[in-house]
Amino acid sequence: MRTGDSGLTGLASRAGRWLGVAVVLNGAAAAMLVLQLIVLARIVADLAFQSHGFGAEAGRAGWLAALLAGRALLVWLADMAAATAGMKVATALRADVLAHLLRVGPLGMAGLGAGEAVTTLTDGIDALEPYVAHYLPRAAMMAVMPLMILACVAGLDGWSFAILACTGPLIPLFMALVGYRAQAIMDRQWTQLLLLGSSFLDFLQGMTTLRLFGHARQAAAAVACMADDYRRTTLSVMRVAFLTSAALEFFASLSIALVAVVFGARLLAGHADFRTAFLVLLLAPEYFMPLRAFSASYHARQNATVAMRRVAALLALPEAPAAVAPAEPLRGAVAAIACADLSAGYDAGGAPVLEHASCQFLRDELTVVVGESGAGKTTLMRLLLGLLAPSAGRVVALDEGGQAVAGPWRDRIGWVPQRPCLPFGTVADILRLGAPDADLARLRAAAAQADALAFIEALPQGFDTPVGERGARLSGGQARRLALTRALVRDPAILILDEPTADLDPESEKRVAEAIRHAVPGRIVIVTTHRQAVIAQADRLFSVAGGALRPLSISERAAA
Ligand SMILES: Nc1ncnc2c1ncn2[C@@H]1O[C@H](COP(=O)(O)OP(=O)(O)OP(=O)(O)O)[C@@H](O)[C@H]1O
Repeated sequence: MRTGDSGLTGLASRAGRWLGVAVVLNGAAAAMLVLQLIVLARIVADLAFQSHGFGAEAGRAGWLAALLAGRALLVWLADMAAATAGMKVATALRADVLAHLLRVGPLGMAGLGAGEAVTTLTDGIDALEPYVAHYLPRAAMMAVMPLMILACVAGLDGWSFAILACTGPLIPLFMALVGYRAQAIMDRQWTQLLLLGSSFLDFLQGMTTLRLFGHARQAAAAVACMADDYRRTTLSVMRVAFLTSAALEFFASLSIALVAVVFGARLLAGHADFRTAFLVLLLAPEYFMPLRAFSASYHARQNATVAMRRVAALLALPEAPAAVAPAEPLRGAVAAIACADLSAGYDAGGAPVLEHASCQFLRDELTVVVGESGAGKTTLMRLLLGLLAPSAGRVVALDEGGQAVAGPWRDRIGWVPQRPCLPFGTVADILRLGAPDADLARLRAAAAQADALAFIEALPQGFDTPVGERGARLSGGQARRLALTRALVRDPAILILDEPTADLDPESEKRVAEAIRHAVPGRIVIVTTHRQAVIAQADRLFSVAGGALRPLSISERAAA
């Protein structure tokens, strides 16, 4: 997806069929309007100047009513089609961006502000709907209807044609000039909205800390100040919108008045007939009508341009390497994972976090990786998970015979991060995140293995108990055991846990460590930790220090 207007052009082609239907229906409605005005002018002229009675005009009045009803129906259908096009484009784009962000992964999204992705996915994509549903059909009508009316007027009166043909193009020209200025204000408005969204989210998340440090008032004042800036910019946007409308109305009224004055003078001099004059005066306001409608939705295009830039920025985030999954199915069971001469870091050209690391993680073993804070343990886990691409070397899954396993072996990984995210929902919902089809028996078996069954059953509604975001109703140890259960429900061949006992009291730590031990048979289990309770369970130990990965003997265990 490209940025700016090209991105918007892409949107128009996405809207496709429904937008086409809307434009065709609007075109038909415009043709009906012209016919309607011709019939009306004829009726009025005949009643006024041909001394026809109302009865004589009944047939034409019937036509007029039919045209009115037909046009109303066409306009309604066109609006429905345009709204459907807008909805479909927004839904499809939202799904595309979400799918892309899933492929980008948490590491690629780390540089985004807290609320940026959320604001773009909600308000940003919402801003594209009016662009497709209103702006595009009206832009099409702006090309069709004035030309249709101009052709009609050209056949009726040369002077009126000249006036309309000269004044009409002034309006889009003026609007483009005003729009150029409005774009800068809208860019500022969007940046302020992002800042406001992110700051408000940060404020809510850090409320406890801010209160404890006595900074809650200052933080609230800062958010209020940002909200006020946003309000001011919104008012500037509206000012520009009103200015555009006022200019449009001025030019349109001037042009219609000119047509009326020129016709009036010729009528008085007897150089024009009433029916033609009346019809041209009926047609003249309709000539400007699409411009008015277009102007009313012009800000939709500017909103959409700004929003599309944000969407394009999200779509431009590079995908995590594992996201490009091998096409073929997994063949063979994974018996080991080998890291061969692995180097990796975060900044291109910067010092690598890991250099020439080689090791093997074996099935039926609990391998523990230790190292000081910042040494690179999480980085090693990210390489195993495929969230980070190595700058050199590779990670391969091996079968019993030591041959590389083809296919998407990373699908068989169960992952418990340092700070497990437990989204809103019941305990069962959270556990089924990676295995939507898992029945209650499977959930119970996994919970028993992770030593979580007793506390889950003690909750007021057991597996159906709702727990808040990040497990608000759970203790730290319970949340971690729940995260371990969630990983086990998938019955992973490889289980990776990053600091699974951090912040836990000795009793909870012991229980989680034992639960991990129970999960080892039949699996490759890899754990990073600083804690002795887990180190004591290890079959194999590695230490990360100074970018190097080296095995530790069991006698070095106590010092680890
Ligand atoms: N997303 C990132 N972008 C840039 N640098 C990073 C990123 N994540 C980690 N680092 C850097 O890489 C180095 C290793 O970090 P890593 O998280 O792997 O250490 P760790 O051993 O897991 O530490 P801890 O025990 O504190 O979790 C650190 O210097 C850290 O600043």
